[in-house]
Amino acid sequence: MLRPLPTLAELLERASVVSLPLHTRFRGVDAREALILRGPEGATEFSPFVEYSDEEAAAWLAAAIDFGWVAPPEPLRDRIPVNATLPAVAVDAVAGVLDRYPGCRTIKIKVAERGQSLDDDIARVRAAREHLGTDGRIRLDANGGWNVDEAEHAIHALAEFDLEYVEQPCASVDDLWEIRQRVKYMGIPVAADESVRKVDDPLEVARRGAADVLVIKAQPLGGIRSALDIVERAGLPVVVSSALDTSIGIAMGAHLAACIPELEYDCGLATAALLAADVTAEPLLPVDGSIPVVRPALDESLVQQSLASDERDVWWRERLERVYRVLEGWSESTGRHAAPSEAATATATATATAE
Ligand SMILES: O=C(O)CCC(=O)c1ccccc1C(=O)O
Ligand SMILES: [Mg+2]
Repeated sequence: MLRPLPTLAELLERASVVSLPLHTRFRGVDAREALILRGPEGATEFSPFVEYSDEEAAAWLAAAIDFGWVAPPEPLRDRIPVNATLPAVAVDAVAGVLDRYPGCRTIKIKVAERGQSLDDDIARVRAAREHLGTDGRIRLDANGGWNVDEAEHAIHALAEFDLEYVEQPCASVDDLWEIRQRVKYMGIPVAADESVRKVDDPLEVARRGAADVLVIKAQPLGGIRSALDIVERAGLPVVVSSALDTSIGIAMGAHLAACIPELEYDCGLATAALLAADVTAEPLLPVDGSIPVVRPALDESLVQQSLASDERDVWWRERLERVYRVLEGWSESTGRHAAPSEAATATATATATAE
C-alpha cells in the first residue's frame, strides 16, 4: 500500500467538476457538487462538503486516490441491502420520496432539523411508518441536533413507531454516552456518525462504549482499506453509508460494504435516489431493496450535461491542489496516505466540530 501519490497534474488532467441537482433539499443544499477523477482502476470521486476544511478534506482525497488508483479488496457479496433515506420533508412529501426506494424495508428518517419542532418529527415518522407498514424498520438520524434531555424526550415521544436505532442523537461523545445509558432500558440502540467521521480518533466512541453501532463512510475515513481497518478495530456492528455522493462515490461505499464480514444492518447507500442527475448511465439506484457491487462507467455526455459553472470548477480545482499538499504532508510524516486516524494524530489537524 506504500505507493507514491499520483501527481497533482495527473489528477487535474483527469478531473471534471459536476453539480447534480437534488430531487429534495438535503443538508441545506439543492445540488451536490463533486470532483470526478479518472484513475487507472476507474472513475473515482472527491466530494468533501464545501464547508469542510482542507485538513478534513484530506482523508476524502486519500479515499478518492485509493479507489481510482488501487484495486479494491475482494468483495464478499455482490449486492448490498440498503435503507431509504428520508430528508426532513413535510408530511405530504413523505410518500413521494419513499417511492424512489423500491423494495427498501428500512427507512432512515432525518429528525431534529434546525427550524423544525418535535411535532414535525413525530408527524414525519408517523407518515413514514404508515407508508412502510409494521414489518419494516425505522431508524432516526438527528445529526447531533439534540442535547441529552431533548434527545431523551424525543426518543420517548418517537419510540411508539418502533425504532431500530437512533443515529447521532447528540453531538459530543460524552453526550452520546449519556443518552445511550438513559435509553438502554428501552432497547433502542445508539449509532455514531459524526463522532466517527469528524473526530481525530474514529475509534474513541467505540472504546468509550458511547454507541452500539458505527456509521462508516468511505471518503471521510480515508478509503476502503482504512475504513475496513477501523471497522475491524472497533469491534461494533457497522452501517456503511453514503455522503450523498454521485453513483461513483456510492460505488466506493458499496465496495467497502462488500468487504465487511458481517453486515447486520441495511446500508445507507441508496442516496443516488435523491439525485435528479448522475454521471453514469447505470446509476446505483436501489432495486428490490439493494444495490449491486459494481463500478459504473462514467457517461461522458452526462458528465458534460452536469458540469459546474467555471467559477465552481476553479474553486474545486484550487481546493484539490491545497488538499493535495495536505496529503503530501501526511505521506511525509507517516509514510502512507490512506490512514486518517494515524495521519490526523500525526498532524493534529482533524477537527471535532459538529456537522
Ligand atoms: O445514511 C443514509 O441513509 C444516507 C446518508 C446520509 O444520511 C448522509 C448523507 C450526507 C451527509 C450526512 C449524512 C448523515 O448520515 O448524516
Ligand atoms: Mg448521519
